Amino acid sequence: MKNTPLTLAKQPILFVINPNAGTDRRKEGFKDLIHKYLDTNSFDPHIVFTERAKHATELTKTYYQQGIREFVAIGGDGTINEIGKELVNTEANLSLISKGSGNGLARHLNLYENEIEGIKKIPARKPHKIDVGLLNKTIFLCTAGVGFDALCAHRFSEIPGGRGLKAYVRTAFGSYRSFKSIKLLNGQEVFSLTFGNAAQFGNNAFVTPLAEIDDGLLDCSLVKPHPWYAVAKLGQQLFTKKIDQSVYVEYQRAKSFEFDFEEPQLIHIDGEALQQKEKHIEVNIIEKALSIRI
Ligand SMILES: Nc1ncnc2c1ncn2[C@@H]1O[C@H](COP(=O)(O)OP(=O)(O)OP(=O)(O)O)[C@@H](O)[C@H]1O
Repeated sequence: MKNTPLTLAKQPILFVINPNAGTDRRKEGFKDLIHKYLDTNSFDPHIVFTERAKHATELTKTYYQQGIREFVAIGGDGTINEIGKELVNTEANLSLISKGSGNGLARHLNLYENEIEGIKKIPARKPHKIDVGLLNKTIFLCTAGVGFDALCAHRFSEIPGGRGLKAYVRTAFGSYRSFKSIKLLNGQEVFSLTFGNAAQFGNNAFVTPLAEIDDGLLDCSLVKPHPWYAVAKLGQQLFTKKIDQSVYVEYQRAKSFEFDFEEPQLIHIDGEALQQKEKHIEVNIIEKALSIRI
């Protein structure tokens, strides 16, 4: 009997590219890179560009309904969030190619690398389930928070065409001068309150340095109001994974947190600002909920 060669169907894979992420706006070139460096014997690539905020979520939903189970985010934490939240508790896998300003999740997972390497390595990387966080029921994958960080996220989003590390640094310095601490209902003043599923905001700023992404816990870093002369040391501790040791920081690890503020707060979810209507902040975890190729 004659052996017929076995032909395995190629797996469809969707690349979602955010042209607005990071500083490199010339992302049209990704089409050529994907066709050149992806293992097209195994994968059949489909490539889409986002046209506006939240579009990545719509695209992910549509293509998931059409049967796609492999997704690639090309952008930063905001883009990954928009795609990832649609894939929570599904059988789909997400791969990351870093093209954002901070790239916190990719850095945490050691996936922060050159885009060609990222495309080539997709088939070799194994799906791994990570936890996801919820702040007032909104999903975050990396960090979410209230106070100074949320103000920075808000101001950052308003800079016309200006993303990237330099824009972050300028925004943080500019916001520090005008920022007034926020108040909990019990009277405690807070400079910033960050919940970390991952250890960093991005750019190796380790705001929740003890966070592990698959341990069933979220980390909470509460920075208290501090004198101006403490800023340099806090900054140094932020970038050397020691902020939990600061005298101005209360650090906790748990499955859930609740805080009541005097006023409804501006929050950030993976670096994107969002105004809350409630004064209550509730943070929860969904364990091992999203499959990322690592
Ligand atoms: N075509 C588009 N035009 C304008 N904004 C877009 C477009 N597509 C997506 N967006 C928005 O761009 C924002 C920024 O994306 P993203 O967070 O990925 O990049 P970044 O902020 O530069 O990186 P990081 O979050 O890692 O610092 C997201 O809020 C997303 O909703």
